[in-house]
Amino acid sequence: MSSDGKLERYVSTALTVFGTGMALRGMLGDVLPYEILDELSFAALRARFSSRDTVVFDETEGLAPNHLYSAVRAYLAARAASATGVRRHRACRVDESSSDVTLTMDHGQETVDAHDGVKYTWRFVSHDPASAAFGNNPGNARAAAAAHGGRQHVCLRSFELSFHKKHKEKALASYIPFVLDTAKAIKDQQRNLKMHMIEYDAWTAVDFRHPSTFDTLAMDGTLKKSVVDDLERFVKRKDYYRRTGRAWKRGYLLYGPPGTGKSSLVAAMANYLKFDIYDLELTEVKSNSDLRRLLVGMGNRSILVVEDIDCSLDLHQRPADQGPDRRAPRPGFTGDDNEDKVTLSGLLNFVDGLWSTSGQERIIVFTTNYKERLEPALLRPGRMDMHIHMGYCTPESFRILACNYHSVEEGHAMFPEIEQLMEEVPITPAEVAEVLMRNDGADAALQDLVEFIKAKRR
Ligand SMILES: Nc1ncnc2c1ncn2[C@@H]1O[C@H](COP(=O)(O)OP(=O)(O)OP(=O)(O)O)[C@@H](O)[C@H]1O
Ligand SMILES: [Mg+2]
Repeated sequence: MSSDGKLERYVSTALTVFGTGMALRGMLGDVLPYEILDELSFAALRARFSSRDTVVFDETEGLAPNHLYSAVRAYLAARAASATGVRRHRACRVDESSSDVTLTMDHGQETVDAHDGVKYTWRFVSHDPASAAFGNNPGNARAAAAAHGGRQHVCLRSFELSFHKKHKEKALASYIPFVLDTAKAIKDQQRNLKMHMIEYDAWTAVDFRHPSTFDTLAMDGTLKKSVVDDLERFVKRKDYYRRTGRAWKRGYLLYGPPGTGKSSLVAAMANYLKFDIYDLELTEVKSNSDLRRLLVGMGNRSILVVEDIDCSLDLHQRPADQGPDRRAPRPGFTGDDNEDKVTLSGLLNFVDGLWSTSGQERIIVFTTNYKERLEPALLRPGRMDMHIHMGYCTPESFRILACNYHSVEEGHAMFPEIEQLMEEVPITPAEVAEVLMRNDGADAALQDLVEFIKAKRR
């Protein structure tokens, strides 16, 4: 076929599209302003002859916000600092309570991203239907707002992603999912974690800034890895939980002597997953209906923690003359199977019922110093998914602490002596941490630790 023939075909197709466009324009001219029609016909023509495909992410879907749009915005904002081509930025805040300003593109700006050998162009478009309808005169825009019953007109914003049409499959199957995953990771990273506590029968939130992470946590390496793997598996299994009709929840029972890192592990879990913590102080909950209200009021992606459950079960049997105790349960919170009283197993059933309908990922953690004191129902297989023992310091966990507090990474001449002493005298990570912290240099700290353990042995 001659190139003239090709050209003729293009021209005739162009005329058909153009002709259809004109006819449409005639029909729609009564309803839509001509400025918008011009833009539409031009976009249609451009799309018809371009070798590029475009995917549009509008800010809203009907009246609801479009989450894909905010994900793209977060993704592009994160790479704004390094992105080339964008000269004009918009400043915005990721979250109302944060003072961090992030940059995103301004109207009409473009930036090019590369992924898996393909170049993608992002363009930010904002379109004000009111000012387009009445020209670009602000007075006319005000008139437009007045014409809409005085309502402030709404700006339509979108991100347009364009790429060569031969890469459409890669864009849809690989690049866009990559952008969404990255955006999720960024948002999780930027989120300020909250710790919710019960105050006047309702949750009150404070910022949660516990420094504990799985790196700083002194515990058996294999156990640590199995906890991290379990958490990873849990968060990835949304479909599995949905398919099997189970509440998307995971339960952990942490047990061990005081000062062995149970609360630190909860904090490490929250920091790792970027989940909020809800500290359920059972003694603050008066009734089943209060408990239901509190559980329903929890946000998703959160950890419900019930600390010192042995106390909740045990101390209610204290004689009254021992006086009030922070940990003593109020009347009604006992280990008995009384129908209007809440047991821990009852709490778990309750949680199953309430959470199975929400379909959101939640974790429940019980901590105790005395596993053997717990009601057997709670220890039955399947009640709590994982029982995690936090124990006294071992050579392995001691080395982690020495590294945390004094950056002793390669070992130290005093390690063998200390590790030998630890075999003889049980010492908690909290005690080791305390001694290491009160000294400035590594040598002094380790010497102090030797003295401390020897004194304890005596
Ligand atoms: N395994 C550990 N790894 C790192 N630091 C630890 C560990 N255990 C204890 N610590 C240090 O000791 C402090 C107290 O530990 P934590 O509150 O986590 O212990 P716990 O087991 O929850 O104790 P309790 O049973 O009294 O609630 C922590 O803030 C931390 O500094
Ligand atoms: Mg604790």
